[in-house]
Amino acid sequence: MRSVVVYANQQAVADATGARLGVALSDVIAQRGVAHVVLTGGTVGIGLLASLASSPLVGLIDWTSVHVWWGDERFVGARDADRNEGQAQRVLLGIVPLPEENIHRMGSADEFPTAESAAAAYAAEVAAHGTPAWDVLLLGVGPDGHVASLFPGHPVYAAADLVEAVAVHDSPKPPPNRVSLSLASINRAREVWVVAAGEAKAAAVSGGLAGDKNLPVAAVAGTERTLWLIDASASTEI
Ligand SMILES: O=C1O[C@H](COP(=O)(O)O)[C@@H](O)[C@H](O)[C@H]1O
Repeated sequence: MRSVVVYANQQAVADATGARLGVALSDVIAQRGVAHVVLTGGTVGIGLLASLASSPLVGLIDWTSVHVWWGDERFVGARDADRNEGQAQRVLLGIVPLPEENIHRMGSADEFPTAESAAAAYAAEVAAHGTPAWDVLLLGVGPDGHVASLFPGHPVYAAADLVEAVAVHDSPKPPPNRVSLSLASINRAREVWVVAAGEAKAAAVSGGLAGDKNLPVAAVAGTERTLWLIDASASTEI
């Protein structure tokens, strides 16, 4: 099932999605005992975590039952400001009582010689946890229609279907070296939530919803539900 929800502006998308995530995590834990959430970087992706951190909902979640994963990561030094995990750590993960062993970071350039070795290690980490069907998987969208670090026309996007995680080089958006979940891994999620705000995302949103095969964002779907959580500016071309 696919639904599109349009909010007034970027902050409203972040606030509503942060609250939605808090409720979803509590529900999943009540139903299944453990929740696997996949985070995204980007403006809305980090904004919604900050919003959840300042919501009363944050205190209702049993964080010891939450496992946190990433859809993609920039393959740079561990302390680089570009790291998606560092940004998430600052706004939410470092504030809530989340056990360190439940935080599944993609490897940095300080720990691994190549993005390939970091991707292989991440695939092994996913396998070691039973290759979970992600309960909620968040995805930002680039103006070019990329999701995670799967970019339109990039050779890795076309080839990345049979593995869990891939190394990406020559990313059109800096930094050039990245690690990403594959489309197959993304589409194992029970719920995929695509978040986008701003006029720059309008073409990617309309192309994605129309099923433009050139756009990675058009190829993502949850097995139970796909939610597009966007603001009015990003919805102008639908
Ligand atoms: O590089 C990335 O970009 C996308 C979208 O970011 P945004 O700032 O345009 O919202 C993000 O989803 C991805 O995780 C990140 O690595």
